[in-house]
Amino acid sequence: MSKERSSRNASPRARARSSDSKNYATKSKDPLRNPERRNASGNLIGPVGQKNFSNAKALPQHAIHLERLLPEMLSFEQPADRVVSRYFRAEPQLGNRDRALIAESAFAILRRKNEFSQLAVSGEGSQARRLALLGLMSALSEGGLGTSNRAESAIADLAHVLKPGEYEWLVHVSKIDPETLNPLVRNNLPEWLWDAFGKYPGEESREALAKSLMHPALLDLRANTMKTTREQLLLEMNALGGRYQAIPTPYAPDGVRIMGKPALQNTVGFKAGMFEVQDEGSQLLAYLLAPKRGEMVVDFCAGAGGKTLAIGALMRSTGRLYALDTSERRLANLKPRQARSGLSNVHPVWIDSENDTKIKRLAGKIDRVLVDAPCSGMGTLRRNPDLKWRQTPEGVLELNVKQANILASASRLLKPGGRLVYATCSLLPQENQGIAEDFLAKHPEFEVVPAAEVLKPLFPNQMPIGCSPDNPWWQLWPHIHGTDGFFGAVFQKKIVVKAPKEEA
Ligand SMILES: C[S@@+](CC[C@H](N)C(=O)[O-])C[C@H]1O[C@@H](n2cnc3c(N)ncnc32)[C@H](O)[C@@H]1O
Repeated sequence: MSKERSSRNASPRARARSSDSKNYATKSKDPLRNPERRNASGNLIGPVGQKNFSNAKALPQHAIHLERLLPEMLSFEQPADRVVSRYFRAEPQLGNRDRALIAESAFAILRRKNEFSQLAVSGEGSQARRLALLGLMSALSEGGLGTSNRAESAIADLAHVLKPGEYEWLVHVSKIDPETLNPLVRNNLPEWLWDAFGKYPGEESREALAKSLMHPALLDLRANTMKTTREQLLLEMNALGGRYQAIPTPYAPDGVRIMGKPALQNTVGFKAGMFEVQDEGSQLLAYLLAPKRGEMVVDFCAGAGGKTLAIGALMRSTGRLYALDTSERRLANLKPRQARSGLSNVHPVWIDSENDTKIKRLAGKIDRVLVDAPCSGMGTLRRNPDLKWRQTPEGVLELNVKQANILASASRLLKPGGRLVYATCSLLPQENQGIAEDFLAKHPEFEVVPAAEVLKPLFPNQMPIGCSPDNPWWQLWPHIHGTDGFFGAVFQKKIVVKAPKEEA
């Protein structure tokens, strides 16, 4: 991806830290500042988890914080999660619940920017105020504006913070049928992306895809099988309390889906490395690589190691797993995760580019290479909605050059018979099958392996999820599979048997 992303699975809220507090009573004159809400020692404690807002009480301050946050966030000069984190660092008095509601409202505004901008043409007060109220209403009703009575109950929750006329305005806009809006507005996509989705997956399904991208992603965990089992993790997560429910993910064998959004980073299980937060699609990608015990494996674009740790667990901490990346910051984020995971086979290596000499030393020695390539991230818009407003067709073209170069370099690592997996979290064919087909055309020493063949052991009685009899690729869709959008292509280096020399 073009933007710096520490992990596809990290929530913006998960980076913020603060003391927790139930009340927002303040002695300060500034309604936004109340230093007494820090804990007794003055430290900021505990990460912020995603919250279930069904019992949340919006406060006047939430809208004021949003109004302050929006101009920088909507300038799109920086990734939204960075803007939000920086804002929270400057407002240390904010508690966990406040941060969660503000962040979720801000992200709701990004997810539905076209629609909210149009609705905010009516109403009183500044545009930022109107957007802030729409964001709060959306977060409190968990995404459901326009039709559901959840919007009504969200407005009721907001009523006590509204100024004269705002209540009536919110009731009015909540009753507007989205179907009466222009498709670009109701689907909240920039024109270039709406057109791209019209070509692929096609006009019939692009609206369903766009709608799925307007809701927050579900919270999935991967049980770290080095330390626990999915069944055990399910028991522990279900013991968290009645507001949350844990169920097995439908496709990934080690996945646990949490209904409701508890703060998890302070739990004993998380600290002990029992699980990682990881989208189900991301978990499945490790199975597409299908590493075996004792093998030499390279995760070429390892980042903060989301896939690396899943791959390491499949290898049962045997063999060698090199985690390469050009970003020192991301590799540094892998270190504590690796320590928690209990894996001893992971070797993080910083590289200056895909042509680093360190890579040349591994040439021809590796059994499996994953290239989780930098991409536009259009499959992750549920988590990173700012990307749809920050990415451009020109940016995608630049990424294509990078993707092809990285894949070509990574392919040199493989021994004959070795497997190379090219993957992205994009939904755009030019970053996916386009790159894969181009690679095959230029590298006759590789042949494609159908994804369905690789994933068959996981899905013995059906066509594996994301596979098709019509092509060899792997493609997950948010509107079909409920995961982030992913693409995967599997290549195998041919084994060339040299003909014996004929005797003269
Ligand atoms: C999609 S992210 C990887 C996410 C990671 N695999 C995970 O599961 O969290 C792409 C990564 O490619 C890295 N990258 C960019 N250019 C690279 C290059 N030339 N060689 C290797 N890695 C590169 C980026 O720093 C980024 O971490």
